[in-house]
Amino acid sequence: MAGSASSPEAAAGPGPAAGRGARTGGQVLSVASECAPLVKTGGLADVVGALPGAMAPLGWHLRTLIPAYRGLSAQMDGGTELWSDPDLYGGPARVLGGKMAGLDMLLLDAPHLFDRDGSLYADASGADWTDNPARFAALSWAAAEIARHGLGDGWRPDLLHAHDWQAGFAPLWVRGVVPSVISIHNIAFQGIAPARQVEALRLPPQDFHPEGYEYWGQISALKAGLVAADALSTVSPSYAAELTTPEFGFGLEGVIRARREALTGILNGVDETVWNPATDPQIPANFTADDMTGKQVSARALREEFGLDDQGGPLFIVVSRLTRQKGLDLLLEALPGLVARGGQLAVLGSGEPDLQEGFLRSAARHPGRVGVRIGYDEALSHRMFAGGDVVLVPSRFEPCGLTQLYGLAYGTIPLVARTGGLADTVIDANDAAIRAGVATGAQFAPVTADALSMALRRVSALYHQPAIWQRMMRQAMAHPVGWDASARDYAALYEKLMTR
Ligand SMILES: Nc1ncnc2c1ncn2[C@@H]1O[C@H](COP(=O)(O)OP(=O)(O)O[C@H]2O[C@H](CO)[C@@H](O)[C@H](O)[C@H]2O)[C@@H](O)[C@H]1O
Repeated sequence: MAGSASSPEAAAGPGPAAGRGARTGGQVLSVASECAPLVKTGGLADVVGALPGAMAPLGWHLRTLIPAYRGLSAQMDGGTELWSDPDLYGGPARVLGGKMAGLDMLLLDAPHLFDRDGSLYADASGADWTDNPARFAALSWAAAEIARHGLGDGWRPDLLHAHDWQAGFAPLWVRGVVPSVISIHNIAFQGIAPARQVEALRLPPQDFHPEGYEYWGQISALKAGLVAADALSTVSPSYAAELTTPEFGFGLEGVIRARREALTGILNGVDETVWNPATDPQIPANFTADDMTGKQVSARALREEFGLDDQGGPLFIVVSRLTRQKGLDLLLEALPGLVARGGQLAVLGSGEPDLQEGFLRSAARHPGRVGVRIGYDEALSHRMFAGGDVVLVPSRFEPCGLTQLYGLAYGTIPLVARTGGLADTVIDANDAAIRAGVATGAQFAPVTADALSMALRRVSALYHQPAIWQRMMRQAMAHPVGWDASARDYAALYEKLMTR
């Protein structure tokens, strides 16, 4: 197999895997539509951006292929052209390789597909680009070509790691070339295209059937990946199990059930060089579990920034896309009770117009109690995690979730729906957990406004018992949220794929 240039001294790590005499480490082509800190609309970007750094110490070298959206290639210092195609879905394209933000990036420069105003997936009016299937088929096609023929610098991946529907066709096109894994970050988006595009998307017509990439008479990019990849992964063990059910599978539960032997759930980690209250340069004052003075300073600053009075109740925060997935309509219902008990709420997010308006209306109705910022603001999100008492994540489904992990790291107690990765990362403060001294947050179920209201009341009561609350904060901050364990799990998965 080509290209195993990654540092052998970093390989393996201790443990039985090394004893098998198997090779450890290799070259991976990671393919996605976003990658933090370069382009991000959500948690997918965080994970794609963090994986290379997490996997490098285990001997896996990842190169990350994303589209060169408008302005992106200009940010690459001295990029080298490593691949080109005179006609990639209707225009010339090339792949530029170079370092960006410390990452080994490959940018798919195809101006006819990606050099546009608007967002990654939609035009300025918010409507999805009508050629999204072709745009991301092109991304997957370029990935497959790289796997097949290598890049101009002689590099060829040993395996391909596709993320979400935008990379869904890649596993189909690399079958028999290199092993592949597809990770599901959000199954609600599936990359559906009309059947008449089979040829235009360069799909093998013989695979247009229910056991292939056909989905109720249409083309599904995600299904293509789920059917063709050698392994499937998603971002928590609980969500992996949930995906096999109609409630969570979004119509693909049968496909996933059929492949459950190939599916694993591996929790996301957070980048602890960015999310660490002891060193975070973006917060008013640093703090540690042993000296929380900086958290109090940050809380005062946050109340001031959002115009909130200190009512003696906890300061709740939300940092989220404002969508139904995130259950924020339930929070709007439960809000009057929260405020009546002396709580305050600071919200940062953007998304569905009715939710945006709902939060703006409640801010107007509860001055000094509810503050809202509509928009996307990474620096403000850090200040919120530093200053908040409780982070709310009432999601209807949540593959993993990252904000509850930031909350743990910053001693901002997560109150979460008992679903997916939220259930796997937060230890509910029930009596047993409090007595055992292991509670790190609160969970609620079922995911309804009533259950959320009860959980809000329970958390407020705990907040007013300082001995318990402080202990929970310490436990939260001691909870490991980094990548170590998950990187080992991905390494084991990659290893298994290589030795198939
Ligand atoms: N207005 C705003 N300003 C600043 N920052 C904002 C913001 N709105 C959101 N963010 C940030 O965006 C990220 C969101 O990540 P999540 O994992 O919570 O959800 P998302 O649904 O996008 O990801 C999907 O993919 C990820 C990755 O696998 C899974 O964890 C998750 O469950 C799944 O739904 C976080 O880093 C958050 O801080």
